[in-house]
Amino acid sequence: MARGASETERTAVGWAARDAGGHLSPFSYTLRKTGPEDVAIKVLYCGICHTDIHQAKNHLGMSRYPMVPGHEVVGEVEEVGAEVTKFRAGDVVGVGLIVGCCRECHPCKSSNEQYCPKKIWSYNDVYPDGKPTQGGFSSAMVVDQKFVVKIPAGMAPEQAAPLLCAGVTVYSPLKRFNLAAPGLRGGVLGLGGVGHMGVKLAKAMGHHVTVISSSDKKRGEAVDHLGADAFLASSDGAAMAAAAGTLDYVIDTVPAHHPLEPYLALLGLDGKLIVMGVIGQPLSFLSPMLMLGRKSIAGSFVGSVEEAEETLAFCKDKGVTSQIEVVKMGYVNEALERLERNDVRYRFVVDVAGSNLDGAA
Ligand SMILES: NC(=O)C1=CN([C@@H]2O[C@H](COP(=O)(O)OP(=O)(O)OC[C@H]3O[C@@H](n4cnc5c(N)ncnc54)[C@H](OP(=O)(O)O)[C@@H]3O)[C@@H](O)[C@H]2O)C=CC1
Ligand SMILES: O=C/C=C/c1ccc(O)c(O)c1
Ligand SMILES: [Zn+2]
Ligand SMILES: [Zn+2]
Repeated sequence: MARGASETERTAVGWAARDAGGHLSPFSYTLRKTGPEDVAIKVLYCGICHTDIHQAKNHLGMSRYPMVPGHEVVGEVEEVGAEVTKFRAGDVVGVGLIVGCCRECHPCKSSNEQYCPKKIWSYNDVYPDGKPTQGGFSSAMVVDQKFVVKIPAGMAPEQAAPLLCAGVTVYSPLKRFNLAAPGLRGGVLGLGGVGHMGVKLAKAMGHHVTVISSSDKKRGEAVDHLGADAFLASSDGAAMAAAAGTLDYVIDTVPAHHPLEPYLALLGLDGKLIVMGVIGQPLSFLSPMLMLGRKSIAGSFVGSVEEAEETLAFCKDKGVTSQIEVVKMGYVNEALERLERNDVRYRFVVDVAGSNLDGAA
């Protein structure tokens, strides 16, 4: 199909969680008709982010079911609405965590639409008409063109998927907090999906990168395969003490409650601890840990559409790729379990179009 909105709602088959057990199974639902500004997408690949576990398992107490997760979506355009100018049928495109915003508030007007108070999440949310949003572990999505990006020519679609959340999530704060200049000394706490993109992007920006990990297990991989310059096991008190005051920033990707002080101690003057993990319990620190060094703790939430485009272009230009394990949808529950027990190097990507979505592996 090409330009011109189809007159009918179409059926999509996704894999949905039905309750906080978080087990995904086939689920059919209707997509809205392709509106004038809409892009109808056949999903090719979708990355699995730890947020998908938080949401499917209701870690934040705000989950709605049935829920089709997935927000690192790469697909092929099947049809575009009459007003769509950026895309045409056959384009390979990406969609991330956000699929709607008000377009009128300060964040929206300043290309920070991910901070719009009326933003619409790609799943576990509702459109203004009350229809639930559903994510990328599905045969298809219909998305407003504003929230769709082009995948650069020559970039493998499965490689691109993790850039749409993990990649932009580290690119955005490095840029916004003026931490993109070469020569900086950065730390990445937690070497998972977001963390490994942190190492790769920071290295491509010319930083000296230290991985801070919960054990020694990933030392070899971090240094030999990902190109980290140094590695600290957070359990090694002597090594942590020796590194005190040496870093300009730490990107903290830990998805569970943890102390902040060991990582604040690694920062030098004006250092920034950028908290990325979604943690439903209060984190704490002693105020002198910030004051004695003029340090700050900041948060950051994915990135804007513009920043997603920049991340893709930056990765293409610098030859940055994600390190992924591609799986079929029939394996998605095992993949979620393995992700939860820290057993993936470093992102699962589901081959959605190559899977039998009706249930077989
Ligand atoms: N702010 C935002 O916009 C975004 C937030 N997120 C959030 O960031 C977090 C990380 O996501 P993602 O990278 O996909 O997750 P992963 O599970 O892929 O990686 C997290 C890493 O943190 C470490 N870790 C895991 N559990 C613990 C623990 N209990 N204590 C200490 N360290 C731990 C592990 O690294 P190691 O083995 O090195 O210790 C692990 O590989 C999640 O909470 C996710 O929801 C994700 C994307 C965007
Ligand atoms: O994967 C991206 C999502 C990040 C996220 C940040 C904050 C929050 O409350 C979430 O539910 C998810
Ligand atoms: Zn994510
Ligand atoms: Zn807005």
